[in-house]
Amino acid sequence: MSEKIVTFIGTGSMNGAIASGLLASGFHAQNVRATVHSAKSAQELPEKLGEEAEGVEVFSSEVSADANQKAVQGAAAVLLGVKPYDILDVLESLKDALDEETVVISVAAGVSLDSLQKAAGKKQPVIRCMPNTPARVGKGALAYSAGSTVTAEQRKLAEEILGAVGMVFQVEEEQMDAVTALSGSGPAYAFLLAECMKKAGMELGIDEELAKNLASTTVAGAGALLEKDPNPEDLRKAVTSPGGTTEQAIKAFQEGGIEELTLRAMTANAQKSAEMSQEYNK
Ligand SMILES: NC(=O)C1=CN([C@@H]2O[C@H](COP(=O)(O)OP(=O)(O)OC[C@H]3O[C@@H](n4cnc5c(N)ncnc54)[C@H](O)[C@@H]3O)[C@@H](O)[C@H]2O)C=CC1
Ligand SMILES: O=C(O)[C@@H]1CCC=N1
Repeated sequence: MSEKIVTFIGTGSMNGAIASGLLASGFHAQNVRATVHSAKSAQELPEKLGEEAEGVEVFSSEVSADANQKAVQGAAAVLLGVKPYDILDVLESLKDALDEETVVISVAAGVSLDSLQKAAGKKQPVIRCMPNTPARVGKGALAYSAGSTVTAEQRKLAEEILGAVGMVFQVEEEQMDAVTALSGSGPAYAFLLAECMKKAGMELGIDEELAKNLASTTVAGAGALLEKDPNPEDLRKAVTSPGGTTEQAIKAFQEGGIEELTLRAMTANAQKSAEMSQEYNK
């Protein structure tokens, strides 16, 4: 895999996280190309991708109208990371520049395999993926569905690229809205919890810097434990001494409706993903 060229089209928050994770995993920068829109973003990108990014070829679509077409030439895999409302136009504009063997991986929420396939041409191998930003540190959760023209070898390549930045799960496409609500957006929920814990700590008299560090270290530490033992209920129980302090907080969370609230939040997310499918798909 390391000799193959991987191109990132639209290297912002999500594709940038995958590119950084891939480079940090040892993938050679010389085999990575990345495009962004503005000249300014292009200038800033290498630093954002981290110290392993030296040698990555960066293109700006503002500077050169055919930047994306140039960047995909000869690539084994192309990861599309522009916004959902742009992705089909961008993909259509790449149609003539892509090799027929090039695996196209979209990370856009709410854009179906069918639409991607139509935009890319009916023979192009196309994959729909829902990653998440912990890919930046090799701890992503990446779910994907493959189009009907993807060969076993192309699927293997896609799994190698995605697997370099986290855990890869193959799913039925009909599960993608729910997957988006769970793992795609999920890091934001954990960060929101850390934000709320920080604010509450300050209300209880802890100064801001210490509250920020305690909240962040606690959520990160809990994540590290979950990585070793993916059973959140058991881990929660191990903190909760009968008659102790945690019990009081958990009771307040449960009485406040945390389960129903989480379901409501994730249902709204999945509905938005389904609405985007109606809105953007051609
Ligand atoms: N941010 C996240 O946590 C996740 C995002 N996604 C998906 O990733 C995609 C991108 O989202 P973000 O990274 O958050 O957005 P972003 O705004 O950070 O990144 C978009 C990038 O595309 C570039 N761009 C725009 N038009 C371009 C063009 N014509 N040619 C080349 N580059 C172009 C921009 O310069 C920017 O770098 C979306 O489709 C979203 O649904 C999926 C999972 C998680
Ligand atoms: O908020 C969004 O639409 C994207 C998709 C999943 C995470 N971020």
